[in-house]
Amino acid sequence: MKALPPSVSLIEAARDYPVYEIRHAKAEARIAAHGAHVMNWKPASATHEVVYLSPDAILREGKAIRGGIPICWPWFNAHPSDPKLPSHGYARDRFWELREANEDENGVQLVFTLDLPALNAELRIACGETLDLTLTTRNNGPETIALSGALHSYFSVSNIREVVITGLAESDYLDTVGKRTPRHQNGDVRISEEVDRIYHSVSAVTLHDPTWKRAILIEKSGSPSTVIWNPWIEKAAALGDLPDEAYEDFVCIESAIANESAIALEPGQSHGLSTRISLID
Ligand SMILES: O=P(O)(O)OC[C@H]1O[C@@H](O)[C@H](O)[C@@H](O)[C@@H]1O
Repeated sequence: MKALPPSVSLIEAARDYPVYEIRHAKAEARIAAHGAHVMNWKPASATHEVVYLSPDAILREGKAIRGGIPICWPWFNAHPSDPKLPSHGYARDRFWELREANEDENGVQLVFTLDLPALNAELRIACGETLDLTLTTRNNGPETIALSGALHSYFSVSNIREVVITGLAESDYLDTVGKRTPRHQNGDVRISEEVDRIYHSVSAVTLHDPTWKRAILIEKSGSPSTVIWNPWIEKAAALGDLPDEAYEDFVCIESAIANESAIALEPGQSHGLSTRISLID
């Protein structure tokens, strides 16, 4: 790869842990090579962080970063048939390769890749006033592969009890807290308990935060499922890389392909999973 553009510098956020730091007129961001993981992104117009990063996140090979935008690939959550395989796939626990880095007046564009024996992932990140992520999976093997995964975005909020998520009203969802139960969403989503839901929805959603006087629009494509997750009190306390009270500070809104909606990717075929995150008035 040719030299990094002027707005991008390579830092060691921890020992042997390279992170690309972006300081551009349109946005600031940090992206770890480990997981091709967006750790922070703050467009110039934002007064608060948009993406939430746990202050206790662990930066170490083989350990997923808590917060930011983990890439769950090539499956979502528990592997459908082998519980010994890592939750959310291999992508967030490995170093990806940076293939391209460019900038223009709108921001910075980075391309990362990761190869498995029969599958290739390419993540394109365009970071400016909006943040665009496109994950393209190509099946290079001889077998059809059931592809699931997610762009598992953590969003910073003033307080979880204050926010409203619009765009999912009247959708059906699978409630995965306790016994997995199909349910229907009446009205908009508000969070006052542990939430772990797979919405069957291709729609954009908006995260309204009246205290911070802002709304975040989350658009997507190639994604039949939207996952909403907040661990709430007990599960947050059980997570070693998240402060106990931090469940109040974020909500995950994930552009996903849940295992139940896995895509049958035939040999030679590709699939694109994208999200666009922007602040709206
Ligand atoms: O702790 P992890 O592996 O990062 O997963 C966090 C959460 O990720 C969400 O996407 C899942 O729906 C939850 O079930 C899971 O607990």
